[in-house]
Amino acid sequence: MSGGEQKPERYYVGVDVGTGSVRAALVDQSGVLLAFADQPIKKWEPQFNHHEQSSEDIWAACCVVTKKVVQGIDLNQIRGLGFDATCSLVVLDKQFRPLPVNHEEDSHRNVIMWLDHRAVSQVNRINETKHSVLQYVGGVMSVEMQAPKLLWLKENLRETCWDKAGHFFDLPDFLSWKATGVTARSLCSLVCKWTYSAERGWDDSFWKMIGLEDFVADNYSKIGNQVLPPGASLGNGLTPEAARDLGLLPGIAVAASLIDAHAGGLGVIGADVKGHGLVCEGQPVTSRLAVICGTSSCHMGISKDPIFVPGVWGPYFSAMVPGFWLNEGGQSVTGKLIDHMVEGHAAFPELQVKATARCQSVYAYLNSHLDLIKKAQPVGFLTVDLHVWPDFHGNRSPLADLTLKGMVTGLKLSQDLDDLAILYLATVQAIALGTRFIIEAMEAAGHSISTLFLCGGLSKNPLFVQMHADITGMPVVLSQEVESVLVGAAILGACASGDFASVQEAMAKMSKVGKVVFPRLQDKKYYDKKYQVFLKLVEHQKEYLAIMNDN
Ligand SMILES: Nc1ncnc2c1ncn2[C@@H]1O[C@H](COP(=O)(O)OP(=O)(O)O)[C@@H](O)[C@H]1O
Ligand SMILES: O=C(CO)[C@H](O)[C@H](O)COP(=O)(O)O
Repeated sequence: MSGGEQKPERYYVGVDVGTGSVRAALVDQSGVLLAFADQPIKKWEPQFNHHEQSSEDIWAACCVVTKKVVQGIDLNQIRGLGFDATCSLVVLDKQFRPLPVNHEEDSHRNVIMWLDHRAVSQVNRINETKHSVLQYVGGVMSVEMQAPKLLWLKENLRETCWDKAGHFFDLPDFLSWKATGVTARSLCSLVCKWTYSAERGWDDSFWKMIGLEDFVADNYSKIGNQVLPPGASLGNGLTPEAARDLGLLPGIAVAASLIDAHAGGLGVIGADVKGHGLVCEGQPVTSRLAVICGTSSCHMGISKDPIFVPGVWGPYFSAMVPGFWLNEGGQSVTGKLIDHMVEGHAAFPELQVKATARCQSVYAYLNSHLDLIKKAQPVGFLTVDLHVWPDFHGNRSPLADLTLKGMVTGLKLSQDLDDLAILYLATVQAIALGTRFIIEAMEAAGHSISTLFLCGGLSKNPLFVQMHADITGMPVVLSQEVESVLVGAAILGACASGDFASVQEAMAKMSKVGKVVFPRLQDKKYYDKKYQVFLKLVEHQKEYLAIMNDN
């Protein structure tokens, strides 16, 4: 720097809308988080399998957290803003006002959440078409994608919602529209959840075949006919109105968004791994699997050429890392399942009291309780006769079967804290066994994976991380910044600002390896047996169903 002049630091704001809360971070050019804030968001479950949110409530939470993280900062130093969010469906009318997605006609609830399973009949009919677009979602469309939900709205809320609708947004695209007034969609959302192809665009025949020819007739204006790669700069940047809402300066660059899991992938997958003793150091980036573990877990693997993995979403071109194909495996409830098992147990009130007395989270308390009750053997061996099949909300991958249910075998009459701790352990193990099942399906189809990169709320749980290492037999890399999804969102803002020439360059500079957890290979035999039982559980579940359905 000439004359000892210091170039002012450049900052980016990342905003991550998860299922349960909105988070924001102020991030510098090397990917360090300087400020973090979070805020819960509202959720409604008006009936079983219907999950709704409010886009106004979500935007208000984005404003609260963004204002918090930029407090005390010279706003001129903030160069770019990036959003990521869950892949929920936002419905607005022609004047961009919220429309109800429910029979109660509550227009405040205008978001059908990603985990909503109301459109089962619609998705079954879509899958019966065997249309060629289905090849790009693992062969079977998920009820969690947008086409079945749109069809549900047309068939169930024709007058109150469908006929009045002007705009259907994936939540990440709603946020970038709200910030800039630009209705262009991100390639990520459209490719991953709406059947758009990066190479061929929309397929008219698909929409006509499933009964949503309306979109073809108006040239896809309601679902997006301008598509931009994630990280591309939108319009003239932040509008004056949005700048006021967010506490930022108008005109700063705003990026085309990403779905949350994909932002997590960007935040971790490109890190320089030199010096950590990892086998992936000498391997291409395609040997890395990013696993984003929050309410759900998403398994993001990339490849140079398209790989078709039955039951695993994709291959999607350029939907996460530009120029690479993406396969996305997933478990629809993981964090939510652990919470469900723990909070539903008779010993939960006692756990809460004891954890609070020690100023610990219930999970930290359970982890230390497991250490206390283990005998001479490792903690993981406490589940020798307790096994869980984790599909309490259907199986996303690799079976792509939404009818599957959860299973627990090995229950006893006791309901004390020991019993709760072991059930919690068995649930965590079941989720890790599910990851192994997904990895095996991806490898059988052509992926070659050697290292896991974990992020999301569950990666803060050391037991969850160690179980993923032990059960998959692979090292698990955690990022220096525990909030790696926010680093991914900030990478988008950094790209939109023009400070980096490419997403790859920003990834390499902004994502950093923190801790590495290696598998305890001496325990492999035990986990191989647990995996054998795990596979039997689903086999047996199918047999039970066949028996019960046999007339
Ligand atoms: N410190 C922690 N220890 C254990 N589990 C945690 C911790 N923090 C968050 N979690 C779990 O992570 C899950 C939520 O992850 P998060 O990434 O915040 O979800 P989302 O992005 O879906 O809102 C919850 O199930 C929660 O219990
Ligand atoms: O489908 C997904 C990504 O493609 C995610 O499961 C969904 O976006 C929810 O994410 P999270 O569990 O982090 O809230």
